[in-house]
Amino acid sequence: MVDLTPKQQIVLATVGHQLVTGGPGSGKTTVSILKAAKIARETLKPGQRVLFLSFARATVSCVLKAIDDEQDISPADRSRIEVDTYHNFFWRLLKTHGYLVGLPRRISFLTPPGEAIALAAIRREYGADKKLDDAELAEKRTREKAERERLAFAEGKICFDLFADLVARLLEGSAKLRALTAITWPCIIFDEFQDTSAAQWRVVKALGDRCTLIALADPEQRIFEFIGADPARLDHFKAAFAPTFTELGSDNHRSKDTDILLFGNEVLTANFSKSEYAGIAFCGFPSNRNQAYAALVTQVLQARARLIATGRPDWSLAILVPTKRMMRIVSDILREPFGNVPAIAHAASIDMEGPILAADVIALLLQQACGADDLDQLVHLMCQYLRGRGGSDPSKRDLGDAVRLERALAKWNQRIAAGRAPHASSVIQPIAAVLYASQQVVMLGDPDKDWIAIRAKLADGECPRLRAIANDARNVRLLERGNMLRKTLEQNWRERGRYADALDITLLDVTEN
Ligand SMILES: Nc1ncnc2c1ncn2[C@@H]1O[C@H](COP(=O)(O)OP(=O)(O)OP(=O)(O)O)[C@@H](O)[C@H]1O
Repeated sequence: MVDLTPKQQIVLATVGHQLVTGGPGSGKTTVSILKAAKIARETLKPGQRVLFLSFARATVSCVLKAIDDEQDISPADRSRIEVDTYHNFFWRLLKTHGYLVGLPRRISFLTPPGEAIALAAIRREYGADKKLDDAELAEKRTREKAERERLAFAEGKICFDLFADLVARLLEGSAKLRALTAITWPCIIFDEFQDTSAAQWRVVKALGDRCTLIALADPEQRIFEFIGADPARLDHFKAAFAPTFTELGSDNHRSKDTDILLFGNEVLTANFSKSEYAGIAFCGFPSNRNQAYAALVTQVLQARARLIATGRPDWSLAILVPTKRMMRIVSDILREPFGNVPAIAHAASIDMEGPILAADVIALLLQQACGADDLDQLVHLMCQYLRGRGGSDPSKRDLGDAVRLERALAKWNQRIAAGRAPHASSVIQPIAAVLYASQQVVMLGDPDKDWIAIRAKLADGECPRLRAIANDARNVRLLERGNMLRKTLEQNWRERGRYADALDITLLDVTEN
């Protein structure tokens, strides 16, 4: 075990509500999991657990790993520390108790692309946020909220944005549920507490009625202010719970004896106090594209080699780029570096709506169902793509395009039903041509190749929207979903002799991630 600092020891020894603050690497997580283990060992009754909540799945994995690596935590204590994301914990409560606030018994999660599609009509009426005055923006938000509520209560489709609010209503309205929660989790640790939104804070307050709360926070690292994290949140916590307050301050055990933290903070303010920083190296790139990318690959490989040589299993290497386009270029280069350099494994973080919805279109065409409603389904998915690809800020043009496509399809179908040929100038013509071309593709049973063959038909066709979809679908691999998707499609091919369920597989893959 690390030698805990005197302040960390205070955290370990303190009973009751606590607020622990400190900068990056000051040891908040370390001491909190040791505290969790101590509680598990000394105070929990059979069946009870300590709950550790964090915002991101990546953090959950890191915390689980830190618990595994901590020699001083016995397997028995380990099994009584539960680590989860705020969202997943809220979802679990909603699934089991949501009916108490009037939700249907069966509820499902509405994915962000699904939410974008559902709210597209309202968003279309108002246009982009930046063009609205305060009153219009407030009205738009109120209508979006009302639609989310309607989807939740009438259709049982719950989107992320409602999770915390619904759980707050649940817990505030039921003393029994608060008691039940406290019986299961008598102590709850909140990571990154500075980032809790107003609704999440209501949940925390309700839980604190019966549970012991430990809030970990770095006031300097508030990153969710734009969605409601309040600078005064720590004061709210102090006022509500009078916790023991421990400041671990700027101790930095992670990158001791370096200026990395100082440099990071100064990058954010663009205000540099030194010409040299311990632990930081600068390297200029030639302005010529190819040389610049070659230099990037060389630097990445060298940095990776240095990290591997440290023997630490938990290293990571971040590459920051200024634009999405650049991210794809860099990702492409790392996948296929120059010469004989093998691919460099990496993950890119991109907005997911466009690629996910584009993947649905490709999946539909992979099915080669050759049914009567193929064209209707294809146009429907194209409209979903247009409505959802802009996320919470869809462009007017996309939304208008979706309506035009739907109208054109209706006309197309009317003419066919009346035994007449569709108009030669209909926007549906090039879509029908791509559909036909995709049905002629001879599938090989290799999802990678077949996927690319279908994507090429979209890219080569005359429909600009399908070309955009082909382009966005190139980003699917950046979502780190490629492997799972490929395996399931392979299995589908083996079992059915074709990709009969490609669309369901793609939809499921996206929902589960
Ligand atoms: N008292 C200590 N002495 C030496 N190393 C420590 C001490 N406390 C923590 N560490 C180590 O410092 C590193 C960072 O600690 P930890 O992850 O707990 O910090 P943190 O405050 O949670 O950071 P962040 O807010 O960035 O997640 C870990 O590798 C941990 O093992």
